[in-house]
Amino acid sequence: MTGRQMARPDDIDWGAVDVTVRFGGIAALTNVTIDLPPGQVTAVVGGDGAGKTTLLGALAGRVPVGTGTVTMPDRRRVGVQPSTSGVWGDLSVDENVDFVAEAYSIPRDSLAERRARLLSRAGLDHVGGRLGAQLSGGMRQKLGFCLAMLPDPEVLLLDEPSTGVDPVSRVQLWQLIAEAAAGGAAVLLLTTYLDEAQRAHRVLVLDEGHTLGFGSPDDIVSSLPGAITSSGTRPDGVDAHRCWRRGTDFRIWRPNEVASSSPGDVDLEDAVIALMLAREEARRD
Ligand SMILES: Nc1ncnc2c1ncn2[C@@H]1O[C@H](COP(=O)(O)OP(=O)(O)OP(=O)(O)O)[C@@H](O)[C@H]1O
Repeated sequence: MTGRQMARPDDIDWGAVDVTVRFGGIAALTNVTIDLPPGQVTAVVGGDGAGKTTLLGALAGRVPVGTGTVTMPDRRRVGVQPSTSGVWGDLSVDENVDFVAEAYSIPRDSLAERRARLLSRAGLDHVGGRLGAQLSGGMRQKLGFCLAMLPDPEVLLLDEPSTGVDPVSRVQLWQLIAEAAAGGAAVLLLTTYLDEAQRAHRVLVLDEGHTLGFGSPDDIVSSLPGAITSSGTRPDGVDAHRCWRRGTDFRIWRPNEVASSSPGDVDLEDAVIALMLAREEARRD
C-alpha cells in the first residue's frame, strides 16, 4: 500500500488510518495513514515538530487520537523504546531487565532465555551488574532496545534509537532492528538520519503533521511529479539552497567538498528535500 491509495482499517495488519491529533490549536497530525506489516521496518522521517513522536505516541496508546483509527495488538505485545532510551539510570542492567519483565508479566522460565539471547546479541551480557547511568550512550540505547524486545513484541516502536550513538553501535543497532523484523516483528523507527531511513523497507515522510510521501525509498524518489537530477556544481544564481525547482523539475546540488556525494544518483535524502521544498512553495503560493 502506498500513501496515495485510500486505506481502510481492515486493509492493514497494524497501524493508523486517517489519524488526526490536535493539541489545543496545534494540528500535530492531519489525516495520517501508516500500515506496519509484520517482518518489515517502516521509518518515519521529518524535521523538528513534524509529528513523528506524536504518531508513535498515538500508536502506543499514549496520545489520544482525535479522529481516525489505530489498530494495534494487545499492549503486552507492543515494545516501545522512547527517545530517552527507556533505561533507568539507577538500576543495573539486570535490574532494568527484571523491572520490565515484571511490568509485562513475563514468566521466569522464558525470561532467562530471552535475557541471555537479547543481552548477548547486543553485546551486553558481560555488564549485567553495571548501573544504567554508567553505560555509554550506545550501550544505553542497545539496552533500551533489548527492553523493548523483552515482551517478544508483535509491533516494535523505536523513537530515534540511534541518535547520538557512535557509528559502530549504530551498525550493531541496525543489525538488531533487522533481526527483529526478520523474526516477524512489525518495526516502526523514527529517525532524522535519511541514510538510515534509506535502509528501511518503507518510509513515511511527515511535515507539520502532513504526509509528504509514503512507500519504499524508490517509491518516494519516483513520487516527485517532475524529473529530479543532481549535479556536483552550483549553478549561477543559486545561493545557499541545496535544491531548487523549475516547474515540476527539481535539481539537487551536491557540493563537491562532500566526499561521499555521487552526482547523478538521486537518493532518498534528495527526494525528501525536494518534497519539503515543494510543500514550502505550495504554502507560500
Ligand atoms: N503535549 C503537547 N502539547 C502541545 N503541543 C504538543 C505536544 N506534543 C507535541 N506537540 C506539538 O505537536 C507538533 C508535533 O510534535 P512532535 O513532537 O510529534 O514532532 P517530532 O516530529 O517528533 O519533532 P522532534 O523531532 O523535534 O521531536 C509540534 O508542533 C509540537 O510542538
